[in-house]
Amino acid sequence: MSKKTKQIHLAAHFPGVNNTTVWSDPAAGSHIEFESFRHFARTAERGKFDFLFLAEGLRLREQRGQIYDLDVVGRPDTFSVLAALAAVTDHLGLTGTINSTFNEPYEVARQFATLDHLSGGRAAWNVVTSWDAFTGENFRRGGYLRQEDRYARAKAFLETATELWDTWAADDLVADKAAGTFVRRPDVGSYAHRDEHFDIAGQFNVPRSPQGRPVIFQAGDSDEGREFAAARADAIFSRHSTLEAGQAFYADVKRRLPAHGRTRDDLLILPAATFVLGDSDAEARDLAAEVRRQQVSGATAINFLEQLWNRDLSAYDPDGPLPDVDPLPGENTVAQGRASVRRHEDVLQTARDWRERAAAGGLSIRELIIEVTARQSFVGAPQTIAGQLNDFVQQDASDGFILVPHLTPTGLDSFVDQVVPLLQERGVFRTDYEGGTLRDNLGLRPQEPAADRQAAS
Ligand SMILES: Cc1cc2nc3c(=O)[nH]c(=O)nc-3n(C[C@H](O)[C@H](O)[C@H](O)COP(=O)(O)O)c2cc1C
Repeated sequence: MSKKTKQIHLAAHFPGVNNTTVWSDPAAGSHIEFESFRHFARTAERGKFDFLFLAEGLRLREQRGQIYDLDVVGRPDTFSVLAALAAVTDHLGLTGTINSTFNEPYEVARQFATLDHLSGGRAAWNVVTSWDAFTGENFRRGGYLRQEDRYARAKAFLETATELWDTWAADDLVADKAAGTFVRRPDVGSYAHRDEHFDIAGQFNVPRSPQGRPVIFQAGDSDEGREFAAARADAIFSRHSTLEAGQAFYADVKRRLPAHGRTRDDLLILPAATFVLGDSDAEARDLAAEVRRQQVSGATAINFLEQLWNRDLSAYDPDGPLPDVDPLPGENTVAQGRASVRRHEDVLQTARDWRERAAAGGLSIRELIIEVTARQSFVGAPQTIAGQLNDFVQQDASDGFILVPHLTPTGLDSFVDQVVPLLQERGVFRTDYEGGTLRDNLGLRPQEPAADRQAAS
């Protein structure tokens, strides 16, 4: 039986989280002004994208104790931006990265239920689990969560928030003018939740929203992160954007679903991906090389090296050879506030690999970092990129992509103008929004209140 052709899901990641974003380009705009967010969101909606994605960092990143300002520094609050974008878009999903460590379930449940009401059912939550004391210093409980507890808390957090959302049934709000009753039952919203992380009780005060609860994303990469997603997320935001790595991740995560009573279609795999478009493949390759040089300045190259070497390398020439000293293993003390962690890495082996690569290619520090931190997923003429994107999805390396342009806010324009029509012609991408909510547009099953809570309501 021939395999069914999959539809591609596309999202637009507002740039600004790391050096993928070239903020110093003359064509780059503001990362603060609402007009940038509005232009970017409306371009994504014009392109019939599934959703817009906002990453979030709760503390400014530092390198050797100084604010790291080679990347974009600072950004408005996620919920405030998404709520404002709800007013200037009609179909685009609105996905916010909100931390399950440095927040409380009652607040986050209210904020997402509110966003879902304001947007008519387009809210989504990317659940992230940072734990570090560095970020924790911005909150009253600085650094209280151990790394190994990050998912236990995230699980309890999401379960508690889900309980809160489910305390209202869709028909609880009656507003019966003749009878003078506003709600169907006096105990609407009542809940009591106690576990090792949360001990709260009361009445949740936001009526059930159009989706019932936001679409849930997860962006973890560890075994625990994948299990968390397989058990309870609707989509996983991955960093595996090459064909082989994407297929391995896809197979691994989809394989985990049946154990949680879920089918392959219950969880979408959406890797972050970048693109560089040109009139020809050769022109795109030249443009891509220039973008990489803009993304990796000499200072950026030294900073990347310090994150692995765990040493101050500011005395080294980025156009010179790698340091002759070895990295310092152990907890990263140079770079603070980065979501990517080093625990997966044998830093001494990585340094050996990098030395071999630099020697073989005669690469300077900057040239090596440009190579080893390459994030350019798709480079070519529009036809080439459309073909590559489609191949990835049809060969089960992903169910679509969260695209991260390198320019704000106009970086998505050329993709929407030149690549989207080609995907539509191939019949693998929508020509118009088909559903009323984000969950519908993602092809996900509707969410009903948990059976036990439904019986109680
Ligand atoms: C593609 C991707 C995007 C992420 N974006 C963020 C983010 O915006 N903010 C954040 O605090 N963590 C972010 N993270 C970090 C993860 O959510 C998580 O905290 C970290 O990967 C640890 O999870 P793990 O141990 O399961 O890999 C991201 C991770 C991935 C893979």
